Amino acid sequence: MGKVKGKHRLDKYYHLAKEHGYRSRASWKLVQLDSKFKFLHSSRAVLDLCAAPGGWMQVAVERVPVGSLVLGIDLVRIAPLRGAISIEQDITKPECRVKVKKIMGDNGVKAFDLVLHDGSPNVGGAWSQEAMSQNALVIDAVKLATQFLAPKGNFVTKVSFFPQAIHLRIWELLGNESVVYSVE
Ligand SMILES: C[S@@+](CC[C@H](N)C(=O)[O-])C[C@H]1O[C@@H](n2cnc3c(N)ncnc32)[C@H](O)[C@@H]1O
Repeated sequence: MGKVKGKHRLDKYYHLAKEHGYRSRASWKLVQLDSKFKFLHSSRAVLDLCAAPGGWMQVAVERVPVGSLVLGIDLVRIAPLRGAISIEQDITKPECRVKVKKIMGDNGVKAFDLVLHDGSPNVGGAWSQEAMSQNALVIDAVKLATQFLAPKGNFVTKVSFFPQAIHLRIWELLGNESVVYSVE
């Protein structure tokens, strides 16, 4: 597992992820969400936005039907993972959409059943700046999801700041069937 900074360093999710051989502590968030909402077992095509080092991709590969497409995208390289494809791209850029379309075509996929997003912009600086950048990235991810999601598909995102406010915007873009759920 990669380096974990600050207060998360030795918490139970760090240890659980390590025990299961997951690449990130964040993997446990997806395990919790999928155990509650059960969206992975029926997803034949999964797009994981901001996916490095690949912990959510590992959970997805374990739980989707055999032969499904799991595609992870990040600004930084994701080490190869059996059963998944990864690309180095900025999810906010049009070139990223072009690449995704190409991979969909190559794999005979018309739309994704599930789009995941766990992005954290590397901005640093003031708390307010971090909150704004994080939420801007969520909106970029939702917009990308609207382009690639199948009808009735699922979109799962991390929202670290002002979840109610961002939820309203997600409702506008994706419809009001979405739910807000908190994990530690
Ligand atoms: C918390 S990590 C994701 C952890 C991942 N879900 C896992 O379980 O391994 C956040 C990621 O967001 C990525 N990121 C931030 N901005 C991005 C962007 N514009 N395009 C693609 N990836 C981005 C970062 O490079 C970082 O790897």
